[in-house]
Amino acid sequence: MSKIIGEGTQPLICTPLVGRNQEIVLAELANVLEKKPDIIEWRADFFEAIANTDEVVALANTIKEIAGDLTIIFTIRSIREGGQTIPLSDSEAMELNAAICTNTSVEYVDCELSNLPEHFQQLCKVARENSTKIIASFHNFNCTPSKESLEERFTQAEEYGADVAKVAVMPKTLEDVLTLLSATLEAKNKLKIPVISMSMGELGAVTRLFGGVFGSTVSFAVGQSSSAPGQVPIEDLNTVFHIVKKSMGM
Ligand SMILES: O=C1C[C@@](O)(C(=O)O)C[C@@H](O)[C@@H]1O
Repeated sequence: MSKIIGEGTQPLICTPLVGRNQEIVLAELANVLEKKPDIIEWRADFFEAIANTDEVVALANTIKEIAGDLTIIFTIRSIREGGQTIPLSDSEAMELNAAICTNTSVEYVDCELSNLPEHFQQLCKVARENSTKIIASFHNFNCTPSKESLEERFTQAEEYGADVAKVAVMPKTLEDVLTLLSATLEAKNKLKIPVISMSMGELGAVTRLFGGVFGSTVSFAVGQSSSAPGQVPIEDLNTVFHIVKKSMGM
């Protein structure tokens, strides 16, 4: 059975695939499977053939088939939120997300909150009809907005009808890291849907290791390649999660 985000006491470990073609993606997949993550995120914005819907759908199905019981997240990260430059407009990217919901058994599709609300809600509708879940995400690679602003992003995700709310921001100080953790705890207590959060970069790495204590349900870790600054190797996360479980019971 594939794991569901928000279930269980420990955060799930997700590792990204960032290959630019099928051969590289599948080689990465074979490599990361040995490290036994809970979730694989396919960052399709790195994929050169992203404009070819049939090719993307076929590769998503192959990843799912090879990954077996592992949960899959399909993500097109936009350039404005730290992703790659892609030859698709926002609405074309949404159509591709919808095609993934309709034509694959990928469990989760990531959708940025910065999309038009009507596009976001249309995708949620298609996702629901196909039993796919939507992760509503917000990223800021430059700074950490105020705690109130982060809380608004979490709340907005729930209001938009997403199944999971995710916030990733860049700290400049340790106070920023605390802001992210504090907003995460608040959201965990307030929201009905699970939350994922991280403070990026070296300063924020502590949130990838201990964010679960404050309510984050997934930690993104390096299997083969990193998809954002500050991600730690899966092996290190396993060690830390083991210690947290032993000492805190979670
Ligand atoms: O949203 C996220 C989180 C992330 O940016 C990180 O900081 O680990 C990595 C991305 O691949 C993923 O889609």
